[in-house]
Formats: sequence, structure tokens, C-alpha cells
Amino acid sequence: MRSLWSRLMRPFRRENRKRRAVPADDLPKLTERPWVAHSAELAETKVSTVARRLPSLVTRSMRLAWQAGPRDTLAAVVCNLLAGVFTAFGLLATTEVLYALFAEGPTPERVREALPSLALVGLAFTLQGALQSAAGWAQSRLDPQIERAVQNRLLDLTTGVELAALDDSDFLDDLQRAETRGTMAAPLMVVYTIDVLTGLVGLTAAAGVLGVLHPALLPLLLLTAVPLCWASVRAARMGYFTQLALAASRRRRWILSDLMTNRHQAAEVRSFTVRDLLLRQYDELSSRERDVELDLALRQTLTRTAGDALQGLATVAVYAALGWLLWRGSVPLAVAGAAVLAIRTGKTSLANLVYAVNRCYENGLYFADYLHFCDGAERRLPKRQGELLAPPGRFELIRAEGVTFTYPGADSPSLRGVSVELRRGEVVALVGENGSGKTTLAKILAGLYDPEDGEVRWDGTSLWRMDPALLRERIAVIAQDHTHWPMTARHNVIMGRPDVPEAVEAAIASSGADEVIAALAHGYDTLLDRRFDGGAELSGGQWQRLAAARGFYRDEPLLICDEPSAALDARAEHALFERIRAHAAGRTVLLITHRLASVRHADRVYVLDQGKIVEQGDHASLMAAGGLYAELYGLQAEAYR
Ligand SMILES: Nc1ncnc2c1ncn2[C@@H]1O[C@H](COP(=O)(O)OP(=O)(O)OP(=O)(O)O)[C@@H](O)[C@H]1O
Repeated sequence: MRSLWSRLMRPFRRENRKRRAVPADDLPKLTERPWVAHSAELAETKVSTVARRLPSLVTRSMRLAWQAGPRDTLAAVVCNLLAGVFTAFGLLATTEVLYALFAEGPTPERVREALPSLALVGLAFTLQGALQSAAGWAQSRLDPQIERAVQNRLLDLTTGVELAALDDSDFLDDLQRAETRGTMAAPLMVVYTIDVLTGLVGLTAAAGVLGVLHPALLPLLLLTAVPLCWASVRAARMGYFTQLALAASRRRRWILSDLMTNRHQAAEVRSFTVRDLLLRQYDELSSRERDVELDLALRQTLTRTAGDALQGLATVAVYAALGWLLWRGSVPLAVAGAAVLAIRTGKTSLANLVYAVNRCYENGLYFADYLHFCDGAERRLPKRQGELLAPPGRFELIRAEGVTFTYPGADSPSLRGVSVELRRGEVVALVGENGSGKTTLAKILAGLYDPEDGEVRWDGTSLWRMDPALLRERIAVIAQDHTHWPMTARHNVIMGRPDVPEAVEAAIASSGADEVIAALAHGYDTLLDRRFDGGAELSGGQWQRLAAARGFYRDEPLLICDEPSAALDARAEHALFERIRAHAAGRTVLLITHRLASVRHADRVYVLDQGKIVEQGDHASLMAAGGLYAELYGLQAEAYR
């Protein structure tokens, strides 16, 4: 007995809860949210706190439902309420039937007396059934509409937030919580809110009937709800805290799973024989999660069992009170019969109501996560000042002054007081060792990151005052870590812009991708993804040529080339740099490269070291200065000699 008790109580012990929250030894520490330690979040999910927040959560969910499908929302609410009204009506009519049947007089007479009420009972329950079906239909039509609305909002915000938000692990955790349970909770909130209304109408009907029959029965009926409420809320909180505690672990597991199933990593997974390591790490996380889930299932079952047992006792007390009233002659038999019916209906409505309130509470916790994410993401939409201006179609000068930038969560800035100038018609190069800040600076010049200090101006107008979407329209990028878009070759070049065949061909020819297209089975219309039937795959250099074609096709006043030739062969690289130089006529090119021979012809070179500009000038003056540039150039030249 003692050992059974000890086993049952094991999951409740503090030291065991803590042990499960400790990550596996060979994994970097996760920012876990052990549910025993987070007093702020614990406070947020207190019954009283959630009860206070529930009305606003319910209002926001109903507003969402109204926006997603006003007709279906109205139909669901009205049909459910009317169904509740007819339940009450049927109950009252049943009471009348019982009064007639238990009255004095001959049986045929009493049955005849009961017939009109019986007809009303039939009518009420038929209408109630029909209305409930209609409500169910409206609710099932509403579900996908709400789901679509919340998903769209989540994706709209996630793709709209400033880029830095996606480097912030707290934001990513919030996103994961919103994306997994949060979006699912939104339609459920609406369903259970409507169920709460229905339950309330049913309970009011039963309570009204009971109150009329005998005032002592009503508080007793309500008493039966207390254990049920307690158990449901407690179980819901346990579930929520477990989800909270597992959020970081789940994200880690998802990343591991992606590494193991993504074909881009498949070769390295095999050649580095990391399969066992990845499988073991994945299994450690999932077995830890399984333990936590099993622990939760046990604790929830114990809580619900305790609630059910207490509710059983309360029900016995209600019937005992009724029997006592009958025995003392305080209520006649007809009233007792009607009371039994009202108690049964009341209990069903109460159980439905408690269930619906509890599910509202439970889903409210997750829906609050979704709203928390949306509110947080809205605050992280690019902030701009005053009326937004369109950037100039062509500019004369882009100037960055004293730019400092630190990535979210980083200990030190990646850029410190950097100032650069880019003039129309120039090729400006950024060089420096790995991690010196070149890509970060390029992203700031393109308005992708906002500097924490300093400013970027296009023809004297600060980027703070420009419409970010229009600004990005003026910039073409040939990115270092370009995406292999799962689209046709043509769409990989035009990327959502109007398809102008001659311009596509020109961009393809400029980047040397024409040879790539010629070798494809369906030319421009070949789908570049092996995961689809008939899809083709390209080599690293072939993808890079296509990425370059994408940059040229946009033909915008600023072209940013970040390591555009890292995967190209010597001939393709030479041709690409020739093309980039030609492209600069009337436009501006910002070139980031480690191939220093390619920057010899740049109008100006900025040399970065640990986030600072340490040298600037053209090739000749930098070589003459004999600094970092000359050293790096010398090392590369030496290798060729
Ligand atoms: N998303 C990020 N989150 C946090 N830190 C980052 C992020 N991206 C870059 N960093 C850090 O910022 C610094 C500058 O990185 P950046 O990519 O700008 O260097 P780079 O000069 O372009 O390097 P490379 O020549 O290797 O491409 C590095 O120390 C890097 O660790």
C-alpha cells in the first residue's frame, strides 16, 4: 500500500519535476520554462486572473469569429440560444404533464388533461433538436473560416516583423507556442463560448423550475458543480504548464527532426556519421517529453477522479435532501417527480456549462499565447516616423553615419560607429575577415535591420521616414545564403515581378545561367525541386548563377552582391564580375567578397575589422598604406604565385 502510494505521488514531488526539466548532458542548455519555477506565468494562469481575463479573451475570439464569418457566427449564436430556450420550455411543459398525471381523479381523465402539455413537450424537443443541428452546421462552417483568419494573421505578422525579431529566441518561442496550440485554440474558443451561452440558458431554465418547486433545491444543485469546476480547472492548468515547459524542447526536437529528414543535410548526416548522435539527441528529448506527458496524464486522471468522486457525493446529498423533503411532506409527489427531472436537466446543463467554461479557460490560455504573439509581433513591425515617404527612383548618395548594431541576445555589437558612402555609378566593396560585420552592414544599408545608433540616409532622407516595402523594391540582392526556391527556373528569376521574356533572357545571359537553362528538360519551365515529380536539381554554382540572374532581373538603383561568386568556376566568376562592373553604370553596386582580385577595380573599398571600419580608399591607396587590406591581398596573391 505504502509503495503504491509512493508511486502515485512520485510525479508530484518537487525533486522529480526538477529532474525532468534538466536537459541531456551533451546538449547545450535550453532556456527551459520549468513550471515550478515561473512564478510570473503561474500567477498569470491563476483561476482568478484567467477569470478576469476570460471576458476579454471571449470578446476577442468572438470579434475574430465575426470578422471571419458574420453570418455563420450569428446563426450559431442565435440557434444555440433558441435551442436552450426550447429546452427550458420543454422542461416546463414536462412539469405540467407530471402535475396533470399526479392530480386527483380517474386515470383516463388525468391522461386527457396531460395531452396538450405532452404535445407541447414533443414540439419543444423537436424544435430544440432542429435548432441544435442548425447550430452545429453553422459552427462547423465557422471553424475553417476562423482557422484561415488566424493562420493568415500569424503568417502576415511573421513575414512583416523586423528581421531582428527572427534572431530573437524569445520571439521564436512565442511564435512556436502561437503556431502550434494558439492557432488551434482560436476556433475552439468560439465553439466553447457559444456552448457556455447554451449551458447558461439550460441551467437558468432548470434553476428557475427548481426555485419555483422548492427554494432549498437550487443551492444544492449548484453545490454539485463545485468539485467538477475545481477538477477541470486544475487539470487544465497542469496541461498548460506542461506545454509551456516543453516549448523549448519541442522546438529543439523539431530542428533535429528537420536536420534528419531534409535532403539538403542528408549527405552530411551520412558523411559525418552524425546519424547516431542526432537520433540519440532526438530520442533523449522525446523520451523526456514522453515522461513529462505520462506524468501529466497520471496527475490529470487523479485530479479528475477526485472531482468525479466529490461530485457523486454532492449528487447523493441533493437526492437525499429531496427524499427528506418528500418524507416530511414538505413537497407533494408530483413536485418531487418534476424536481427529479429538473435536477437531471440542470445537472446535464451544469456539466455542459462547466465543461464549456473549463474548455474556454483551457483554450483561453493558448489563445492568450496567440494574442500575446500577435500583440508582440505588432510592436515589432518596422517602426517608421511620421508620414512615410517613397524612396527616390534613382538616388545620388546613400550615406550611413555612426551606425552601431547589436543582434538580439548578443553580448557585443556586430557594428560599432560605422560610416560609409555609396554614390550613384560606383562599385563600393566591403572586405574583411569572417565575422567582421560586412553582411550585417549590407543589411542595414538595405533597411533590413534598424541600427540602434546612427542613421542611414538615401539622398538625405533617413530610412526611418521611408516606406520599408517601397525601399526594398529599389534594391536588388545577390545573396550569400540565397534560397533554392521550389519554383520553375523562370519564377526563380522573376520572383513575383511581371514576366518580361526578353529581360529574363538578358538577366540569364548576364549571369551565365543560360547554359544551365539550356540543359534543363523543360528549359525555363523546369521545376527546380526534386521533391516534386519531374523536378530537377542544380549544382551549387548553377544555383548561384540563377541567384545572380535574379539580382540582375530586378534592375534597381542599388545592387547588393554578397559573396556572389563563392561557388562559381573561374570563367563564370570572371564573367560575373565583368557584368557587375557594367551593371554599375547609372546604378550602384555594393560588393562583398573575399576574392580581393575582384575588388581591384572598385571605386572605393571599406575594410572592416571586428565591426569597425579600419581602412578605406581605392585598391592602390590601400596597398600603399600597407595595412590589413594589403596583408590580406598579399596572402591571396602569394597563393597564386
Ligand atoms: N543572426 C545573427 N544573430 C546573432 N549574431 C549574428 C547574426 N548574424 C551574424 N551575427 C554575428 O555578427 C557578426 C558579424 O557577422 P556578419 O555576418 O555581418 O559577418 P561577415 O563579415 O559578413 O562574415 P563572413 O565573411 O563570414 O560572411 C559575427 O560575429 C556574427 O557572429
